[in-house]
Amino acid sequence: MAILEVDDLRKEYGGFVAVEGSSFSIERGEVFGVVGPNGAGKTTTLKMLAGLVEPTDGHAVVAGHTPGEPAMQRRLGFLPEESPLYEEMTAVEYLSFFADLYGVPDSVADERIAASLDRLELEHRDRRIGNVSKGMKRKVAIARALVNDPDVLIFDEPASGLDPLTTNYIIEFTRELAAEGKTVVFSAHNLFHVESICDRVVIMNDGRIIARGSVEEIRDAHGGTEYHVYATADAGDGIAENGHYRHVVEEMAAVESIRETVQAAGGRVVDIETKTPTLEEIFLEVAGDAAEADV
Ligand SMILES: Nc1ncnc2c1ncn2[C@@H]1O[C@H](COP(=O)(O)OP(=O)(O)OP(=O)(O)O)[C@@H](O)[C@H]1O
Repeated sequence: MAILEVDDLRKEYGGFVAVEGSSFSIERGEVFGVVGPNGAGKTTTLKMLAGLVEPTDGHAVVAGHTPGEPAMQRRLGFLPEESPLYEEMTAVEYLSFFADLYGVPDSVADERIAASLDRLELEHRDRRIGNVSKGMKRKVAIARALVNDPDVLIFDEPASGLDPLTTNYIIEFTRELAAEGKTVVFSAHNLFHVESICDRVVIMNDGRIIARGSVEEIRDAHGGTEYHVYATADAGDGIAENGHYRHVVEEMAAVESIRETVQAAGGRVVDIETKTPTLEEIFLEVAGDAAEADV
């Protein structure tokens, strides 16, 4: 059963439409990616799900509640894109403070905070937050989103602007949270990470969803796999390159027919490469098509 349902969400700021006609549903335990360029409407979408921005139209249901209701808030962990922390506090003080706000009993909170910080491998827990690195601050912000042991996690660009090691760590941690049964919705620019951990994604552009599905489904719908067949002879539409002919086809059957044609011409196939477009390449193609349709 879907834990999160979004039906025709729309957000206008003044006369400007930031999100329009957004509908999707997310199953419990899924990792769901919201992808798109700057200004696509990702943050606005996530904030509407978290109850921080009121939709102009449409509605969302998260864990059986309308976003913003206290009962939903208890089941939600939100990691904002920019998460200002109380720099004077240590990580433990800060997290205890938020556990208190959520009404988590002290004994449970102490254990939960220590467990989160252990898992996130946070060092210098007793240093003031103002004096720790950017990556560590992000880890504290993530631990804050977990302090109420939520079912649904909404992470806005969880690893943006961090070094590759911390980024990988955070992405891996996100994957583990989903494996434990939490539902994770997150936005990201780095499509490589989206591709590596998301069960399904929506691609947004100019406030609208322009593609949706698993990365596999989106790939099949937008180009799919290509085979590059390198041969010593031209099968008809080969591209001459470095003393060989490269033939680009999309079906295995076409690969076979190139092989036969090349052999009939006295040549042979020397290599076949399978090219799978990355989500990044698909995204550029889909966003380009959407921009053309607008003209
Ligand atoms: N409070 C606001 N008032 C007016 N316009 C806003 C407001 N918040 C966002 N917008 C505009 O709405 C559009 C969508 O913004 P949003 O932050 O949701 O995009 P995004 O996909 O998250 O982008 P980024 O990757 O840059 O964070 C942008 O054009 C932005 O300028």
